[in-house]
Amino acid sequence: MISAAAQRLPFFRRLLSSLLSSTPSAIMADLPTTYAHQVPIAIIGGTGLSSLPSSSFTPIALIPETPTPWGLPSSPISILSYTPPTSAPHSKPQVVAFLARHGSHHQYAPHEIPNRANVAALKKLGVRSVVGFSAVGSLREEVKPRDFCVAGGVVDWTKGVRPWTFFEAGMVGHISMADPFDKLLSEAIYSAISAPGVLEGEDIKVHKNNTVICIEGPQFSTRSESLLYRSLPTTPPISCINMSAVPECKLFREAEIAYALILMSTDYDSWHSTNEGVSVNMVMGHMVANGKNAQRAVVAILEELSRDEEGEVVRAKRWERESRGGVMGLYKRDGRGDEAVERLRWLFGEEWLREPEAEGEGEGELVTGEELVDEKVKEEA
Ligand SMILES: CSC[C@H]1O[C@H](OP(=O)(O)O)[C@H](O)[C@@H]1O
Ligand SMILES: Nc1ncnc2[nH]cnc12
Repeated sequence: MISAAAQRLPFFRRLLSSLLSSTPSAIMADLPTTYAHQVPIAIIGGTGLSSLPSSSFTPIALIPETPTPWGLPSSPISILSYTPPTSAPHSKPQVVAFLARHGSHHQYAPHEIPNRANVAALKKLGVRSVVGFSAVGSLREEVKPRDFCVAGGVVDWTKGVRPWTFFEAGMVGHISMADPFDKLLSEAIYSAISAPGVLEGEDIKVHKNNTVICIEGPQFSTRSESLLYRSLPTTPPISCINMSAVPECKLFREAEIAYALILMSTDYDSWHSTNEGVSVNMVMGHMVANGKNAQRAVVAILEELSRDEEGEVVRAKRWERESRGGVMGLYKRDGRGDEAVERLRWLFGEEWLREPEAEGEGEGELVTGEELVDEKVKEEA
């Protein structure tokens, strides 16, 4: 006797694989594999958002998984052009990069995602602002399945098994992480997706400044854990749960790129008195609806960002060279790991590693710790 749940499985498998695979390779096969210009905006698609709609986006290049010092990114990066409809005369055409977080075939579990390679590959394309999408459980009654939230804070509940920093191995850095989501970008996104008519569906709400807790996964939380997370005294209280916000948000901050995260609610996790505990089957219907709304959200966001005449929001000058100040002894030779220096040079470029003031002439060579000490002693003498 086969249970009803087992009979439904092939259907769910088919639905899942069609939802999780990116744009068919036949469509992409003839595209150029390089793109000569900088691409300031990128979208990271998660569960439910595996591609951008061909009705609004035209693929112009498909960059294969390019090696970075941290390995290969999760998926090829699609470069697409967005042409606004004639009904939006103020909007300008834009080019955007798209990366599938879990891979083109959803082959990477949350703890296997090559986050550092993803961030590095996007930075190399000139990306300055990233909007991530993530399927989340809701830990609050008022965040209903299919509601969208713009993340405002994060609690890192991962278990330390994911590589989570660019600053290590002789290039130690401690980067401020109080507010890992970029405020300007998050505000622009909220204003875009909360406008009437952008998201479809009865009684859909867009929330903002939500705190998300990121667990290790890939299992969902136990009921006891779900109740514990709800009771943690953060401000605002934790309202969403996922498995991918960390280290993605932290690495973008380290890489000096503005990052915002849209949380798409699919379930009430395992705390809610009316459910038997979250499962993939339970989230499926909501995921399909959320995926369609995510595509509408991307269009609305690009239209909103095209109003950014000065480029203040998108170009994110505010983060440029922010991480340098957090690196301990950036200019010392002693104790530096050569490989680590090379990796950071790949990520940030030559200029980033120079210290213009110390040389006075702007030559910007790396100096030894001893030289710095000598200078200090001379000054004080
Ligand atoms: C299939 S539900 C669990 C899965 O969905 C979320 O993925 P993403 O953040 O990439 O949309 C969540 O973080 C888990 O990885
Ligand atoms: N309940 C949940 N826990 C963690 N990640 C999720 N993604 C979607 N629902 C989730």
